[in-house]
Amino acid sequence: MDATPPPSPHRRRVAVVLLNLGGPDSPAAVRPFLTNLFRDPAILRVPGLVRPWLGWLIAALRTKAATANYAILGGKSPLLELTQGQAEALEAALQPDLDARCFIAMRYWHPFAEETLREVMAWAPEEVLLLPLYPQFSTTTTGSSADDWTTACAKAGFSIPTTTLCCWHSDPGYAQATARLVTDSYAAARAALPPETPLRVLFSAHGLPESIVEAGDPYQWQIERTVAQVVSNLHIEGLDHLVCYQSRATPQKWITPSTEAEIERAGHEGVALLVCPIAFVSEHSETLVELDVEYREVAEKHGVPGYFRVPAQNSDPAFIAALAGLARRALEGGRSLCSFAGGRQCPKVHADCPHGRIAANAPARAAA
Ligand SMILES: C=CC1=C(C)c2cc3[nH]c(cc4nc(cc5[nH]c(cc1n2)c(C)c5CCC(=O)O)C(CCC(=O)O)=C4C)c(C)c3C=C
Ligand SMILES: [Fe+2]
Ligand SMILES: [Fe+2]
Repeated sequence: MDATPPPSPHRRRVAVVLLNLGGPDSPAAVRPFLTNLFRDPAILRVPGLVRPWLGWLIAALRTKAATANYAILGGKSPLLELTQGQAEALEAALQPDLDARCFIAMRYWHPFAEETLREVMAWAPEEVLLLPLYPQFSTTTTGSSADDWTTACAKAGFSIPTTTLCCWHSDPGYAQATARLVTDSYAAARAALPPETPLRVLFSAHGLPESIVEAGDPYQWQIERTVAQVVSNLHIEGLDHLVCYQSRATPQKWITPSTEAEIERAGHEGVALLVCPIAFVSEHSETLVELDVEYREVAEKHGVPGYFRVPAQNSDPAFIAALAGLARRALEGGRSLCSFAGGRQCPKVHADCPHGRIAANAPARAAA
């Protein structure tokens, strides 16, 4: 009889590259971080000759206020540490069936794509999965980070089968994990308020200049899909809720309503607020300072009868399980895909959004 054991199933050696924005790691890093951000053509859409100067100027003008914000957080952004926590938890969740290692590539501060790429190359994976930590696709975030990664690969002459998960705004696991966090905070807020005080949930997303949405960015549409999916998982009858946008950073017209205007309105109406950050999956300056400090002050000033906040997902186990499911399905699909409705392509026509472009840029998967 042949005593040879059956060959063990091959565990794919996958480098999962988590894409995120990054944040300054010291007070001295605030200005160069902002300069990198405002010099990104995806963010500052002005002619190439003007951009370096204008980007430098906007960053210089913003440095003082931004440094004061990061000072509240101990002089730095917590984003890298929190993303490292997510990377460790996701790596553990993927281990049983994949030889996966999670890497982090930040767009505007260390570790930059080219630094991460060196680590990825040294680990010698069979394939790469680009997993943005932005549930909704925007050319300013996922698009910019994916382009940055592609450029770093081209510069290094690194070509490997690569899967890009472009967006996961309606992923059921993500919606359920988020709804759980909202449910807990809603119950705590309700318990803290007199029974007659009405409570409204503000789903607060990072804003965008209106011109970027008009140019075809699917971000706002996807934010609305996410909120609909989360709300349907809450099972709170007659829930008073709406979507609003925070963090306006340029003088252009940004999408509305603004979170600040909605807080003011709630004050006039005598409605308490539970604010849920909806475009971020970890805490950072715009949740810990803008929502928790600045907007709380706005709420107090306008007499909002109660102001509460839903925590970001960070390494919440249900959220990490959702990310692991997304990663597995993306790898099974074997090419760029949207998570909408379980892997079908985003119903937003691809002529209107750049997902097709990312798919075209991704190196072809080697034949199995
Ligand atoms: C034109 C400016 C900006 C656009 C467009 C923009 C889009 C955008 N950003 C996020 C998520 C994050 N933004 C963060 C910081 C940040 N963003 C901008 C400007 C634009 N963002 C600035 C100037 C800054 C720096 C902070 C400040 O000066 O206010 C961060 C990280 C912050 C940290 O603490 O680490 C995140 C995350 C999304 C989702 C988005 C568009 C969809
Ligand atoms: Fe931003
Ligand atoms: Fe998509």
